[in-house]
Amino acid sequence: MRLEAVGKRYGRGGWVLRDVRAEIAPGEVVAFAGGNGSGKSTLLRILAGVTRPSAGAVTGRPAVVGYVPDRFSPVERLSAMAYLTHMGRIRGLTTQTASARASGLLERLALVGGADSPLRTLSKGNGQKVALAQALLVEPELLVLDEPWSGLDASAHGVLAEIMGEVAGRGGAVVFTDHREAVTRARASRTYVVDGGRVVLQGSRTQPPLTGVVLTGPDTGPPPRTLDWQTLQGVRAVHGGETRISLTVERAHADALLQLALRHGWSVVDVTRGVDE
Ligand SMILES: Nc1ncnc2c1ncn2[C@@H]1O[C@H](COP(=O)(O)OP(=O)(O)OP(=O)(O)O)[C@@H](O)[C@H]1O
Repeated sequence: MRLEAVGKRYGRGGWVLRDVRAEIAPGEVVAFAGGNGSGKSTLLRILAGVTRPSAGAVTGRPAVVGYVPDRFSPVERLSAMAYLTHMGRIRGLTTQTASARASGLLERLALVGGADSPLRTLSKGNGQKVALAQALLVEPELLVLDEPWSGLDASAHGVLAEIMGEVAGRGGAVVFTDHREAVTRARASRTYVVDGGRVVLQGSRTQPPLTGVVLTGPDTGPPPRTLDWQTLQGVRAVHGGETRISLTVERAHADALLQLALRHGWSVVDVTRGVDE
């Protein structure tokens, strides 16, 4: 997929985006970083096909696009399940497949006690989970996520990272925005910086060496303290729960992670150098 000299202005206002050139390949995770008001959301809406560019062209957009906007605040009386089943039907699924897919996704994202409550009563984070489930009802060939980490709790952070990896692993493209450089650097294979309407490629990274770490709680004594693993530097994947956890971490950050884990009462079960993501 390619953006060719894309520009955007709203009505007669100034140009929000100018001469944007970018490329997104299948199986790639691409980040757009930038400050508030820099034009990231506008750009993602153009990528998703929700907004038309005022100049230039978008070519090669895949047919199945999943889009999670930066805000999802429906005033719906529908429950999360009813909404997702309805959206699944619009996307061509049978009622049965749509509701099975919706309940699997809500369970995986751990929507707490809300599957049957009206959407308008959901918290921001739970609303975000419904928005994400909606984008995944049909396996997307392009997944567009606007500030996807905001509002999600720590365990959902891990699930979201897994989902992004799965979509890319199947050959889909994933595009997301975040204003934190550490997040874009850790998660994306290519980062563009959006600034003053211009979009500049910051850099592609080749895959750094990775280490697998398995941790457990101690046999005796107090349980280990919970850490927000996903946000620690260099952490690529997190599996497991409160007493046993396995992590994939960039080798350069493995020692620091192990020291932190030990300080928080975790025991090291296994360290494997040279694992795949
Ligand atoms: N529908 C609209 N009509 C008019 N102006 C708009 C509209 N949507 C966005 N803008 C303007 O376009 C500019 C870029 O906004 P955008 O939401 O794309 O930025 P952003 O980088 O996503 O910001 P944030 O990080 O705060 O979400 C802003 O000046 C904003 O006011």
